[in-house]
Amino acid sequence: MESFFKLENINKTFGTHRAVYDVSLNVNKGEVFSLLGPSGCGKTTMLRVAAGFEEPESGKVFLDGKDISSLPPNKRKINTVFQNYALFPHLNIYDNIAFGPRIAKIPESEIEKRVKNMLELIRLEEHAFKRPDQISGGQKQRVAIARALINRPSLLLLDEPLAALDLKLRQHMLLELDRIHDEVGITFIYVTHDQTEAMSLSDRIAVMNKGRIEQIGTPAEIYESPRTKFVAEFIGDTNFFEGKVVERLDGEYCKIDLFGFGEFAFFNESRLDVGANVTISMRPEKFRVYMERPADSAASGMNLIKAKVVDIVYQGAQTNYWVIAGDKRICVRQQHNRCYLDLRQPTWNDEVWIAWHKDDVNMLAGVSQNGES
Ligand SMILES: Nc1ncnc2c1ncn2[C@@H]1O[C@H](COP(=O)(O)OP(=O)(O)OP(=O)(O)O)[C@@H](O)[C@H]1O
Repeated sequence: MESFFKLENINKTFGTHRAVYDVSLNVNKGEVFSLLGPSGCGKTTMLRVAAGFEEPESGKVFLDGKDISSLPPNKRKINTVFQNYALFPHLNIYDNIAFGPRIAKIPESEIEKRVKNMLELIRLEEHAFKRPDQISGGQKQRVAIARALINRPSLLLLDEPLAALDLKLRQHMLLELDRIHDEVGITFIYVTHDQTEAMSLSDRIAVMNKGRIEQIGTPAEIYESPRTKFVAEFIGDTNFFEGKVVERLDGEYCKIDLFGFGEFAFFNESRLDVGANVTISMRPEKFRVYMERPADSAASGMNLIKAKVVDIVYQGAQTNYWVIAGDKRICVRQQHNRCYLDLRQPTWNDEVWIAWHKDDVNMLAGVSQNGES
């Protein structure tokens, strides 16, 4: 499928600082595509290149099959929603939303229809004649979105649109954004440093680090199969283990000497060769804590190691147990629900067994035979 929006080999330097290194990406029509990464990784620069506010040293921008690299922002059919809303304080909500079409000299009767549609879409019909300082942060952000959408862009860029809102409002606005996207069906590129936002909203995510894209995938692919240590750590929590493949087993399994713990069977889709060094990423919730050694663990595909509880952090819906196994500190997460009635809750200094299923691991790519990434 030909992609709807495409960045091709974009490079951008500010002074001596290289902000974006040869980045290419393809966004499909109608998709919510997120650029996710820590502060300073180049997300906003990419968005500004897409919108035409920033000129890259090299690289091209395509929209709907056309090379738009040399078009100014107002000729690109792309609109941007910023974190700080950028509403006109002296205009009421109606006039804020009507601003773009009025500049474009669209007849007032048509503008009225479009503004009404927008007010309905953002569910602020009753607030049309209030000024921005008379509505809440979440409502202001909805106005900013309506103000961008009324211009009927082919692509909407959203730069940390929820960053100024508190947690509850952010959660609510995520649902609103999802609904608005479903209703208007246009393509969104969403910039955020917040993994939860990106995971909840996106069809696909590009994880950025230091001006480069480390991985592009669906939220589940990024979470379950991170390809690098950076991605594994940036998206959620994880534990890393080092080891070496000592035997190829039947199917897609191999036996790995997990340094400090002994040999275990692991799922190994990429069929690494014997002798290959590996880094394994294991999410805390993939483990389960047992007070007694569980019977038949091997038969049910479980691997077990003995550990001692050294720290317990209660977080409401779940508890994080920090355990020491060998000389390694491992985070193990247990959800709270009554299905685990058989289990006595571990406490400090308890000797426990931690178990994981041999399929519940992720081997990180980019680790060579001699262990160098
Ligand atoms: N106009 C500029 N002049 C000089 N350096 C800049 C300029 N714009 C961005 N940079 C630098 O380029 C790098 C990437 O910045 P960018 O704003 O794209 O990152 P970001 O991932 O969006 O970060 P944040 O989430 O903090 O906005 C940063 O190191 C930043 O300091």
